[in-house]
Amino acid sequence: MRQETVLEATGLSKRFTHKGRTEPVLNDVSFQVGQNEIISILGKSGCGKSTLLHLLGGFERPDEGTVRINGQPVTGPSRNCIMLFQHYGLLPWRTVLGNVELGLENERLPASERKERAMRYLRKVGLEDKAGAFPRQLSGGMQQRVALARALAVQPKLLLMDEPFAAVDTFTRYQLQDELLRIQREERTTIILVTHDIDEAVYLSDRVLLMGANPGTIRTELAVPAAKPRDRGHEDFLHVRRTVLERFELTRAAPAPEFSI
Ligand SMILES: Nc1ncnc2c1ncn2[C@@H]1O[C@H](COP(=O)(O)OP(=O)(O)OP(=O)(O)O)[C@@H](O)[C@H]1O
Repeated sequence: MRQETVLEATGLSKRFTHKGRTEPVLNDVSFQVGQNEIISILGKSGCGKSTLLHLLGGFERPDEGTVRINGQPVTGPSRNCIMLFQHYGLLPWRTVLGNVELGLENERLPASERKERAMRYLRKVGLEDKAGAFPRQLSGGMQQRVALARALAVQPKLLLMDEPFAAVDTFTRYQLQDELLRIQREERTTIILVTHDIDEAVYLSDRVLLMGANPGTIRTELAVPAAKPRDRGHEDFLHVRRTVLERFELTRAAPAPEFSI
């Protein structure tokens, strides 16, 4: 059965002018994302991944092309689409609970309901007992969990993640990736994730979009058929990982790279 389309990006192009020079950053980027999918956008530093994410979220306007979420054109940021950044973005003067409630303050919810919903999402990320703590009292991994709870509490149609686990150590990153997959299964959230970590892209995603640079385009799209929950050591996972490395011409036998990460 075909999934309902949540996001449709069509012919997106973006140029930036810096010191009088105009550079094309993205050229003719088109793709679709279905309900409940996790898509990774993988490419080298500077290829335009974050710019693409900003266009999808309505934080920047494309020079050409359109973005639609559930069929509606995106003309600016909205609650349909929440962005989670690498550097958590928590307010240091608010408690953990206060930070999660922040995203709900524009909704006409009674205070008790707002608190109940915020606590429900803190429970999902395993931080119910830290509700009264301040961000500085938490580890980086915990702060990113709070940011995830805050994003999910809004119950967006689409969650955009810009290298969300890049600032934490490898062990914490693996744990957060597993938590994200568990919560995504429970919530059926549609996720688009930008990363330059090949393992992260393959581990988390249903499809990986491989970007080339100058200007940024989508070169290839790979489905990840490995079963979920995934096993980092399983042959299926290693096979897709190897395919990605080959597409980026990063394997030993490969000739000089046409594009690399
Ligand atoms: N607001 C802006 N004004 C001018 N140039 C910009 C702006 N935002 C991004 N750029 C340029 O666009 C290009 C793509 O940047 P972008 O941050 O999208 O790449 P990226 O693939 O996300 O990189 P990284 O992985 O290092 O975060 C870069 O050359 C960057 O300097």
